[in-house]
Amino acid sequence: MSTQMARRQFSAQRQQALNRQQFISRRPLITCSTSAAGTPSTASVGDITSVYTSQAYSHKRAVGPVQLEIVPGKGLGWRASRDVATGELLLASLPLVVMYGSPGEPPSNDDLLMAVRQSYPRLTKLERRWLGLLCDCCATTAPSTQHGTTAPAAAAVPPPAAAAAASTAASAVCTTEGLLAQARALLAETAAGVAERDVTSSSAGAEASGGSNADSNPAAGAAVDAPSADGLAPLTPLLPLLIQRYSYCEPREDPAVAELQQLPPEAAMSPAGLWPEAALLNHSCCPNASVLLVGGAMYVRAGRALLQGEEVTVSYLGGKGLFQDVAERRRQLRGSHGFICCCPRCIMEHEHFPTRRYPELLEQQKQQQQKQRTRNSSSSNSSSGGGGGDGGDSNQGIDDSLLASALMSRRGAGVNSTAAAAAGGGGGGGARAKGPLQAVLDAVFGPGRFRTTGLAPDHRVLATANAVLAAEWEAAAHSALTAATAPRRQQAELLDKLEGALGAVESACSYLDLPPKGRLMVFASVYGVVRLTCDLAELLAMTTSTTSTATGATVRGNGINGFEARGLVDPKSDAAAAAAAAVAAIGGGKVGASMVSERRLQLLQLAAAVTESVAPGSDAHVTAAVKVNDNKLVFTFLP
Ligand SMILES: C[S@@+](CC[C@H](N)C(=O)[O-])C[C@H]1O[C@@H](n2cnc3c(N)ncnc32)[C@H](O)[C@@H]1O
Repeated sequence: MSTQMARRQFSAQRQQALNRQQFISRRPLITCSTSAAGTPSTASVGDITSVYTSQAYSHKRAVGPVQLEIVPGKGLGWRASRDVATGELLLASLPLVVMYGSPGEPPSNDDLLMAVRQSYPRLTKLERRWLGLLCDCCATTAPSTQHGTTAPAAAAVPPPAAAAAASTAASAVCTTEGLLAQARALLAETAAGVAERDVTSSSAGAEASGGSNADSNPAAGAAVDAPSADGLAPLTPLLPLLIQRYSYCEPREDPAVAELQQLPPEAAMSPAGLWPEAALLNHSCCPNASVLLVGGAMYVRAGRALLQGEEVTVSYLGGKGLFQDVAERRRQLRGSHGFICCCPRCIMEHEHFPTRRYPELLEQQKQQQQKQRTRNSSSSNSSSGGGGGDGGDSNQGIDDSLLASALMSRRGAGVNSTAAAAAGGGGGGGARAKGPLQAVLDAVFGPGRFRTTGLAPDHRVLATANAVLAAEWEAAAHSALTAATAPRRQQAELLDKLEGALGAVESACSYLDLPPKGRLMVFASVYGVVRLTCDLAELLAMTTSTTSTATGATVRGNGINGFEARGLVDPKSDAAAAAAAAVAAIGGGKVGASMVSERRLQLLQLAAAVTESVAPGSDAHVTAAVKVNDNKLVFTFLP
């Protein structure tokens, strides 16, 4: 890239930073409420400027109100050691290695691998032990040896390519308890200031003094302790996995923060690196903490209020990753990090929307079922009564017994027995296993009244909504927004369709009896629909004058109008009161306009609540919060 281009790029970035700085200093961060004992109370976090420029960013390691523990199914992880308020600093981590790419293009894993090799001689003893520990973690918790896995998903992951090498390379037999002890020892030493800088002046050989890495903890970094001409050599086979698993990169550091911190411009250029303490944070698709890189240091803050003992989680998915459905999120995480996510949101969606399961899992389940069937049929000689037919689970390998068990547990145990009774009544096909969903329908509505082919329509809702959004609506929105003729009509039509899709999602949630938080997470999975609806409603509200009664009525009569009634938004909350006030102010008494405005505010509120539930601390979250705040709405955290 030419110097001139680079300079132009930088000045554009700088301008953006300045704009954002202005933006930042004017705006409140997030006005949030906690719901202690069910009573919402509003607690302002402060403004963004003070958060970003806070004294806390002094580029020193720090461990806040969190402690490292074993998290079942995930290895190590951080938990809150006391109740934590939104915005509190949880971790400040300095990198073992950090490097910068060009804007939007962080260095690759290979680049990082090279950087680790090159900078190893300059690491302190403590830093080398961290590296050794992370290697041991890789070897110990590589999928093939992963222990304590509560989530079926994690166990089903085939090992990433590097893992095989990793497990053979790890001669040290570590347990998760052992790793925890090592990590805690390292943290304690850091805190006690034991870690004085010990830059090895000469290269590798100097540290062959085996004890160097083992002084205070004989178990720590076993591989690093091995006498070797190059202390790194024993770790080498594990490094690719280590990088895949523990490195963090960003398309670019926040230029506004860099500016505020008076950092050199490179500080805002797509960093990638290894931050040891933060590397032990686990992922969630509804994270509760957010990561901020400032001048190479990583700061982790609580994105919402945390309860003591709650696991601190961040999102490994960049950009809009959190606003995709479970299949897509899992596919991405599997590709980038080699694991199948088993966070509460994935489990919830996995349970309730079986078509969105990770395809490999479906395949596995299918095989298991197949085996089970073969076993059954060979043991109960020829009682099957004829192959397949319309029995529940023949479609696309969907295991609807999982769905059924969810439904059964939700609809009460009684259903089970009624269903069993109903199963016999449908006409003489023998003891053919009826799809459990069919059994539920029979039990609820009477035998044979409604037939399923084993696939509930709600299974399809997320998939359809996202597919249609991607394929048609984005384009339709573009054309509606740029149309030379009758743009309003096109917009209104599109809005109708979007409302219909949101209505379908909402009824699927109602059908599945999802609790409010579950609903918000499902809406997050079709956030594109929510956002587009919101934008269009907003646009229509802006362009709607006194004559828009018809549009207002359409909007009002459709879809999800009435989220409050369904429990998504607390009708008694400050938000509802503020919404009413804002509606009165904006609507100006004109029925149509007021309806559109009301709808627009409802949608805004929904968008904010959705981002609140899955992405606190993200850009989307701040934007939604700011918009909602602009409309004098205070949105509340759900319990
Ligand atoms: C950056 S490490 C986090 C620390 C890790 N728990 C450890 O003990 O080393 C990422 C690894 O943690 C596990 N992990 C993190 N989040 C997870 C999640 N939501 N579901 C399943 N496994 C997860 C996976 O094994 C993943 O490769």
